[in-house]
Amino acid sequence: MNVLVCGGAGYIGSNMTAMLEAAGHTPVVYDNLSKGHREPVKEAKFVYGDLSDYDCLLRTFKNFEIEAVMHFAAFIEVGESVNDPLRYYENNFSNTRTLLRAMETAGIKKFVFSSTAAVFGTPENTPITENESKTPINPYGESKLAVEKMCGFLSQTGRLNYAALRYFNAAGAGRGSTLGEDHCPESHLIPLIIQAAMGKRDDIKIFGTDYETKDGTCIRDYIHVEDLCSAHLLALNRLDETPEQIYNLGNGTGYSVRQVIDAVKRVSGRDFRVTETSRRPGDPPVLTSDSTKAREILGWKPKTPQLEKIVESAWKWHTSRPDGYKG
Ligand SMILES: NC(=O)c1ccc[n+]([C@@H]2O[C@H](COP(=O)([O-])OP(=O)(O)OC[C@H]3O[C@@H](n4cnc5c(N)ncnc54)[C@H](O)[C@@H]3O)[C@@H](O)[C@H]2O)c1
Ligand SMILES: O=c1ccn([C@@H]2O[C@H](COP(=O)(O)OP(=O)(O)O[C@H]3O[C@H](CO)[C@H](O)[C@H](O)[C@H]3O)[C@@H](O)[C@H]2O)c(=O)[nH]1
Repeated sequence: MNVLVCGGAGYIGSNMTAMLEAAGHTPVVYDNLSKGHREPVKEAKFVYGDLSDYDCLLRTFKNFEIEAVMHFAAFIEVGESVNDPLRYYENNFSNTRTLLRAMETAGIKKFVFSSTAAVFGTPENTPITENESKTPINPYGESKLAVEKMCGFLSQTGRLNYAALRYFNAAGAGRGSTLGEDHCPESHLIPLIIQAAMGKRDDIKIFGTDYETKDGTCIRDYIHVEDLCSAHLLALNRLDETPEQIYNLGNGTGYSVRQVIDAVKRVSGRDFRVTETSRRPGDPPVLTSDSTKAREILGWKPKTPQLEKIVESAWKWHTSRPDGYKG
């Protein structure tokens, strides 16, 4: 299949591009490089374009005979979304509406969308099933939920077959640890701890030690980036028979911030300063996924569920490219 990968130059999209190629598909990366990098997808077909550019999208669909779209392009900073909600509604919601309109015009029905655990806000029950109530607590989560709903309504018209995949905490590096995380600014826990272990920052700050969890720090469900990508392939293959698919994607095991720090210490063999600070606004205490649905319906089975292995792949990536893709 010829698959347009919107946001394909980013962290998860570049891993998806590599996996699509390996599976015999033809990915076409569509990215404005506002956050992503050309290098990890330098071998792939590439269109430098913005999601808001309807004409460019239509031209791209035609030129590359696109049959399906995987959509990773978005802004991803929860804190930034609180300070500048419109930026998130514009890029994550309005620009996705433009993309869907262009797909509708071109008659392309297959769509796989990057959603997030942030649609659940602070859940009442964990692990979280797909049916948990959706009450996002920040504009980032709300912008993603709005897209999910838009897809739902569109699919009822018969003009869209879609999968919304709600990732929990994407982590690790793919393709033999050569495709890793290089966000600027970096806000994700594992790369920040690794930077502390590498001496690139003075310390790692724990945001909150007074949560009602086993050690007082937040608990998250870390999922290897390649395991996320494999779920996309499985969902893509089912779009003809199942026009509406929604899955939570995680390993189901929660690790506290302290446990992740300990894992990085073990994997790296290095010690570094850990500073306890106050809570980061908008952080739910526990987010873990019940991914039974993806396992049963898609036959999805994560290959790298162990936190230590996930951290190991990230450590290899960061130490082999200390300056990221620029280095
Ligand atoms: N990283 C995580 O833990 C996580 C968790 C849940 C959901 N997600 C979702 O997964 C997707 C990918 O996340 P990521 O970590 O790879 O982010 P990323 O920032 O590395 O990648 C996003 C890519 O989209 C591109 N982009 C952004 N706006 C664009 C626009 N208007 N036009 C064209 N290209 C544009 C950027 O240049 C970048 O290459 C996002 O939609 C994010 O919300 C990520
Ligand atoms: O320097 C840091 C950075 C993070 N944390 C803590 O580590 C945990 C994980 O934080 P991340 O920023 O790595 O990830 P989030 O769980 O906040 O966010 C992730 O999951 C969200 C869904 O809830 C969104 O999808 C988002 O894009 C994705 O990165 C949180 O408890 C956070 O408070 C720290 O203690 N110190």
